Amino acid sequence: IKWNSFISKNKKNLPPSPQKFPIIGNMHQLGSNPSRSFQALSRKYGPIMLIYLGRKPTLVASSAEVAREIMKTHDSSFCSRPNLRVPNILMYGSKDIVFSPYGEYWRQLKSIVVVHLLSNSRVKSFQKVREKETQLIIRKLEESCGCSLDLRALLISFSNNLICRVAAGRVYDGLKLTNLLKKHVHLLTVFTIGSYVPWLSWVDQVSGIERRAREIAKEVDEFLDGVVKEHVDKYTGANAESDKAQDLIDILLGLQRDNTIDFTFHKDTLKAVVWDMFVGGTDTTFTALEWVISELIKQPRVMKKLQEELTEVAQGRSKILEEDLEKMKYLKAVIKEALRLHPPVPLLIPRESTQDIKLMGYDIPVGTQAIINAWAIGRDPVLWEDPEVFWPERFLNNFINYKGIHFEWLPFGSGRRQCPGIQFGVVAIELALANIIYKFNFTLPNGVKNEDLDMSEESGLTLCRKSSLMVIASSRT
Ligand code: HEM
Repeated sequence: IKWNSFISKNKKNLPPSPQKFPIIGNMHQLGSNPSRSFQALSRKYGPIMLIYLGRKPTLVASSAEVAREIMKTHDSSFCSRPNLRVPNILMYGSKDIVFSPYGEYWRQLKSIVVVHLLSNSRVKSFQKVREKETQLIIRKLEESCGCSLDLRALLISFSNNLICRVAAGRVYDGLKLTNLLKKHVHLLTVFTIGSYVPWLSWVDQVSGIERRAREIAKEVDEFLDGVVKEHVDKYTGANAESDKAQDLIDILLGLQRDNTIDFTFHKDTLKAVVWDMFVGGTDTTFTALEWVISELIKQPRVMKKLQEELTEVAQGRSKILEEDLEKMKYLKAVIKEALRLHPPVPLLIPRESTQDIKLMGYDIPVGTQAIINAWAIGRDPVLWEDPEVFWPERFLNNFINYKGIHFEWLPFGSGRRQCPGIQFGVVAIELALANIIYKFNFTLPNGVKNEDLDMSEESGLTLCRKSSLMVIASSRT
């Protein structure tokens, strides 16, 4: 009797769970596209579901209500990150912002990024860089007119060059850097059994994942060492530059030198933050642009309506300027609609609870990982009429904004861990998209009709198109 009453007193009320296997838990149910697999599972087990990745309890949120509970009501308990082996190796022992656990160190770093690196006024100060890089893609599209072109490659070089100029003041060997970023991001998403079943971590060593991560981390470190040295040299010696062109590394070094903040930047921290900007600002931006252009190609009605707005605002000028963007309500709606259907980071970045909590009546133990399925929430028929249809008009008459307070639309997350690069990313996407669509019409190679464009997805850290977007551009004028 004593034993039974002990058990019932300590019995936890856990959220519904699918059947799990020993050792691997529910890993076999993730499939090649986890956002879709979780959506399918949530139809059976509900919007709050507990699965096990190895031994790691993982809460999966598939409704706006559950997302609000995790990222608003219980944000302070759910704003750490899980300790994962490969990110640890790749990001200087998680000394960056994305992967560092919640605490004073992360708080200081995040506030430096929000106040000094990615504030509205700082983002505005990079207007010329954005305009220059946008005109570069326009020129390349002009040169390609009439021929088949890999638009993804162009958009990757746009987002790479943009972040290079903003973060480091100049463009570096494009292809080498693109490949390095690609390998780095790929490794961030590779599944390591040791992160979830600690006694199996030898498997990651035998499989060579950890060795590859160390090799890439070394390559990244050498690249960043060179970039930082270039910047340090600018301020020292006989040729010290007095006019300090302010890129993000200059700003960080300035903060370090002038003691303006109550935080000492170890060199690794500085490099980790700069690399966060590269990783955070590249794949997300080009993925969003590629999806939105794909949707426009597929939907001639929306494309025409957007081109009418652009033509009206431009008033015969040869390009769209940043000042024009405020007047473009339809452009903004088109981008929001594309981010609803294709959030570049579909499951956000996993969080971890730092204390036992009661969430929607369920007991959630400390150390539980939380995954928010922003992709499924954006397609929830309870929240969105005809959710699978690309219909930007739905964003013309609602108040959904980028602040992360509308839990039915979460492309940038919400709460303490929300993306600090929203303004940076959105203006770049708006300006590039406005100019591309203002100047060009697109058809598809090999006689494929625009309406038949394949929209299959490929899952990674970002959810991008399965195949590169190949187009034939023709000038509108
Ligand atoms: C379309 C563009 C972008 C999208 C869709 C996006 C999306 C996201 C998402 C979903 C998160 C996780 C939020 C959460 O856990 O609640 C995140 C975090 C983050 N993003 Fe972005 N992002 C974009 C652009 C950028 C840019 C341009 C930068 C920097 C230059 C950036 C830097 C970061 C950083 C540092 C974090 C980690 C924040 C933290 O853990 O406290 N992102 N982003």
